[in-house]
Amino acid sequence: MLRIAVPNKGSLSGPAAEMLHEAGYQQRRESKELRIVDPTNEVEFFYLRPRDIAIYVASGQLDIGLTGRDLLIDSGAEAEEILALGFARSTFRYAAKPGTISGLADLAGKTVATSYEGIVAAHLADHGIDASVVHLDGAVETAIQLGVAQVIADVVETGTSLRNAGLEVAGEPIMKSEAVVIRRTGADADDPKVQQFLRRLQGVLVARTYVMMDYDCRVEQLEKAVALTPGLESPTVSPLHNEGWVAVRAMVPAKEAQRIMDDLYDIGARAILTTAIHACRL
Ligand SMILES: Nc1ncnc2c1ncn2[C@@H]1O[C@H](COP(=O)(O)OP(=O)(O)OP(=O)(O)O)[C@@H](O)[C@H]1O
Ligand SMILES: O=P(O)(O)OC[C@H]1O[C@H](OP(=O)(O)OP(=O)(O)O)[C@H](O)[C@@H]1O
Ligand SMILES: [Mg+2]
Repeated sequence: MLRIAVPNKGSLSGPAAEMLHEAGYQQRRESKELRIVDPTNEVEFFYLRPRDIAIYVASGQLDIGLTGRDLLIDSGAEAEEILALGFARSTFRYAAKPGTISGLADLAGKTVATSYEGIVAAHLADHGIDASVVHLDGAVETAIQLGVAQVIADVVETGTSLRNAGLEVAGEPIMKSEAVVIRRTGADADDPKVQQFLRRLQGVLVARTYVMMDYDCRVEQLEKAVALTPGLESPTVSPLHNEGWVAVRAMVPAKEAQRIMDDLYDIGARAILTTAIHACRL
């Protein structure tokens, strides 16, 4: 049975459960459940604090885990990223009162408050900057107003939290993060159960980013049409009863679907339809 760590709270927990559900796995019914077994898929899910997931996976007790890239790196645990999941996207940045920090060098001698001490200490050391780091569990934006630090290092998504605290970002982003699947460093890469799990999640990612497009076009326009809709391997082309016409079917990126439909219409394609993909194995 595959043993998988799933975030039990915070920004990662809802979207992670949703993705696993879309991939056909049973998920817990209430937020107090700590562990569930999905016997059909031979998987056991452990609902753990996001910050602890890399540590459990590195210990070898759990085969894989879903967590944030920033949390993985901050933990320093012997675990590695094997698939990026595209949700809980954020950057990790320094911030301070406007006009106080213009670049990294200005951090020297300052105190930086953060919940991600591992990332910050390593970043400061890499750049040879001597600054103190104070660990806070959360709401670090308030640390400056209350005099605990002159600088913070925190997760930034929309920037609303920084604006509300009267702060602005300082220097370049330290890293970009998103939800990721991790496993113990050096674990068996060919484990068929892990491979099947990853294929299912990849199927969800594809189903979320692509739509199926169908249309009819004149044979003379086929090459132009196929250039607009090359599909993942190659589009399916079937003859129509009306001579001189073909039906074409191809996957296209969902974000580009409307533009592609306009372009197809302009070259004479008709009956252009898009349909959602619910699941897929590439
Ligand atoms: N506002 C946000 N937008 C996108 N991702 C976020 C946001 N806040 C946190 N994250 C991401 O979520 C992960 C942190 O999860 P965690 O549950 O520890 O914190 P949280 O979502 O801030 O929850 P809480 O602080 O309430 O416990 C990190 O990977 C982080 O990058
Ligand atoms: O740029 P934004 O869209 O405002 O998002 C970033 C904020 O979201 C998270 O805070 P959360 O609400 O989880 O509180 P926390 O600081 O206690 O973790 C994060 O720690 C930032 O404070
Ligand atoms: Mg938080």
